[in-house]
Amino acid sequence: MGSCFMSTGPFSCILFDLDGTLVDTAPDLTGALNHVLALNKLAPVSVDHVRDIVGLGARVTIERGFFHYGRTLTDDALDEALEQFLAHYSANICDTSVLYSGVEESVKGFRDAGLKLGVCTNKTEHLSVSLLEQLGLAHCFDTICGSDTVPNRKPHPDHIHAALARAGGNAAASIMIGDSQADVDSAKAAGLPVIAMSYGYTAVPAHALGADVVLDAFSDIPNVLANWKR
Ligand SMILES: O=C(O)COP(=O)(O)O
Ligand SMILES: [Mg+2]
Repeated sequence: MGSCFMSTGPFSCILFDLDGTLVDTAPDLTGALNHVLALNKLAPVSVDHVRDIVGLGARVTIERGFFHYGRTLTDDALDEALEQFLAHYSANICDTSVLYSGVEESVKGFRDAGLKLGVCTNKTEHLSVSLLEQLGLAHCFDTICGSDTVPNRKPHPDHIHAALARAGGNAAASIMIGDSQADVDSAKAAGLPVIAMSYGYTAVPAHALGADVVLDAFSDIPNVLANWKR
């Protein structure tokens, strides 16, 4: 039964990106990437650099991390680096990662209001579930749809369609909230409006992503949804 305390305008389902939108994962991702770089005798990269190269999944992040040093890995070397990365990351996934300010209250409020909620992330499904469980928020989502949950990940619209289907949402009454070009492009291609969070991970300014709305604070989302004009 939905509560009457929160209006969410025309929306009955919200999809959220994970890294850089719900959770500040960049420091733990940086730890895992620097572990792999060190195994390859390369110097660590900064968290700020990692914030620019996250968004298309761990494999692309690693590829970009090596590219920073002018190194291009063969497919086999990249497979091995990905294994090293995932071993380190899965053991340290919630060392410093935290929910962004306002996320817990807002997501629980949406849940209490009876909305369908889904996570649509380019992090793999089991890591996404593990992270959100450790942060105490996994139970709030009807689905946690990772990069390996579907054949075509973001920026492909299939990822959005799959997350909607799994959440029990319908495209005409749904919205995507993310932080990267992949989020904006996949949502638009799937016909969903999209909000970009300006604090997230993107190499270009959030205003240049082409989102319908750009917000600085997660706690602003409920008001923006309640007053949404189509
Ligand atoms: O793992 C990544 O590269 C990005 O994950 P996200 O889709 O949750 O931002
Ligand atoms: Mg993201």
